[in-house]
Amino acid sequence: MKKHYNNVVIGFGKAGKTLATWLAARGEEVAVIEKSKQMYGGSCINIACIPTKSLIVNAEKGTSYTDAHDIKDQLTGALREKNYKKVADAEKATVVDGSASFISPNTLRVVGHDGEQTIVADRIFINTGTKPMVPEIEGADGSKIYTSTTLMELEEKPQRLVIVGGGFIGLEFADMYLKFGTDVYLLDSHERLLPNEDADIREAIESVLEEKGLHFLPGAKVERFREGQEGVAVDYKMGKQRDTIKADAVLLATGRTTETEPLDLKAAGIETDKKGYIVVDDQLRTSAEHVWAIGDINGGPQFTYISLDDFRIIKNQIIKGKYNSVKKRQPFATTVFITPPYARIGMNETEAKEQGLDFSVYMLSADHIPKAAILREERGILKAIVDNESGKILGCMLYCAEAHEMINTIQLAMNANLRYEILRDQIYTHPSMTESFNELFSSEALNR
Ligand SMILES: Cc1cc2nc3c(=O)[nH]c(=O)nc-3n(C[C@H](O)[C@H](O)[C@H](O)COP(=O)(O)OP(=O)(O)OC[C@H]3O[C@@H](n4cnc5c(N)ncnc54)[C@H](O)[C@@H]3O)c2cc1C
Ligand SMILES: NC(=O)c1ccc[n+]([C@@H]2O[C@H](COP(=O)([O-])OP(=O)(O)OC[C@H]3O[C@@H](n4cnc5c(N)ncnc54)[C@H](O)[C@@H]3O)[C@@H](O)[C@H]2O)c1
Repeated sequence: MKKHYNNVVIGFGKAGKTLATWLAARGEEVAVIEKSKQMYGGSCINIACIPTKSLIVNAEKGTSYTDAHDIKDQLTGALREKNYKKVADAEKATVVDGSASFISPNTLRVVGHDGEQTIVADRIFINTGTKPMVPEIEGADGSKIYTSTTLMELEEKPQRLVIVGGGFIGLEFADMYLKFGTDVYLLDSHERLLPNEDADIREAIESVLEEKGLHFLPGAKVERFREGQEGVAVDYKMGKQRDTIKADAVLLATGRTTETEPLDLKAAGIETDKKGYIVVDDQLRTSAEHVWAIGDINGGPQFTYISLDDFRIIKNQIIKGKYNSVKKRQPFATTVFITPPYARIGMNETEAKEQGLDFSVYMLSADHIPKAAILREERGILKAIVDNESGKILGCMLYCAEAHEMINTIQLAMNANLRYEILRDQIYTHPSMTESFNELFSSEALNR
């Protein structure tokens, strides 16, 4: 028997679950198909943002490795239930357990523990996320080689951890495990940590991490993993030198990739790009009519708040609102949750120079900020790039305590097209990290 819904969301991601509850509240029938009961609510709450930040915070508080993992499991368990109920309890919404694949552009096969069913929908939203990319390195399938998902399930703290990849995940896990007291080695094929950052920012972050005990091996090419009873040996090459690190565990943090084969997209005529991401237009429409791809799977920036913003774009198409295209998306910030956190929005000094812009650089050392002294976190620097003619902020890099909160104020000013003097002259609460904008934007303009 075929079941019909007005809307089907494949995958319980941020965009999809928000869309489903919104559609249901409007009185439209909607089904959310999720292949794993452990993933109700999607990656963010189960295996990504929330559990990692919980572990980071608890590691910082000095909570033991085991207790921190218990706290993380309780938190994700509660959120999973809450997320499930939010959809399942909505009158017009249904959660369908099973893995979905296309039979035609508007027909899906769903295979679950209870058997197979066919679902027909007027609109389909694919929100299936990504999975860890496992590089083709000999021994990468070994039992001591982990991804961000599986490492968070490891019950015993590794004494020595090798991390391959120094991007968002590599850096956050490196900092987290250093806090737990693990000896951490970070290997990246790039010659530099954070290659897209200005040298002063990069060096500041690198030196704090090295002070904490991180062994950073830039330009290291991992050649093989060899597992034995004692642990795992990581053979790598740096320049012409070959060497080996022995560790208890290895984390692969070399990026994310797609898993679209099970969806059988060809059956619906849905195109993918060379990397497997679903090709969408600026309205997130796929090559099949009435099928959209939202969240990480459409090849856009991989952040929960971007997945949420994909929901806004779909919602506006449905209500015929203005914010209906990714072309209308304004600049947004990112944060690497290390300690202190590193938050950034817009262009940095290197990029402004490359573009030949007439700009000034404003800089402040975090140890000038009274709140930083109170927090006993005086490491870091703040840096803003301002257009000399318009006074608009072109970009901002905050490497200091509370940077992940402060950057949202900068983002608001940038997106509201405010001149930098507005931030310079605001009355801020005291003592706060944000009040440092009085000083940052008054710092002598450096025309470089
Ligand atoms: C370790 C880690 C930390 C991160 N930290 C942050 C952070 O701090 N801040 C931030 O903004 N972003 C962070 N991210 C990125 C963020 O998690 C993702 O961008 C976000 O979760 C994207 O979600 P989504 O909407 O694309 O779908 P997801 O939340 O990934 O959901 C996809 C769902 O689809 C299901 N599914 C897949 N295929 C099928 C199928 N065929 N049938 C049925 N169901 C299917 C999956 O089981 C899954 O539940 C982090 C990522 C990782 C890996
Ligand atoms: N705080 C956050 O917002 C947050 C946190 C975690 C993840 N994320 C999202 O998840 C995405 C994935 O994170 P990620 O850290 O896996 O990817 P990434 O793209 O940020 O970093 C991957 C790193 O691995 C390195 N690398 C790739 N192949 C390698 C190899 N064979 N040997 C050595 N190094 C190698 C790359 O040079 C790069 O530095 C991020 O891009 C981000 O969008 C966000």
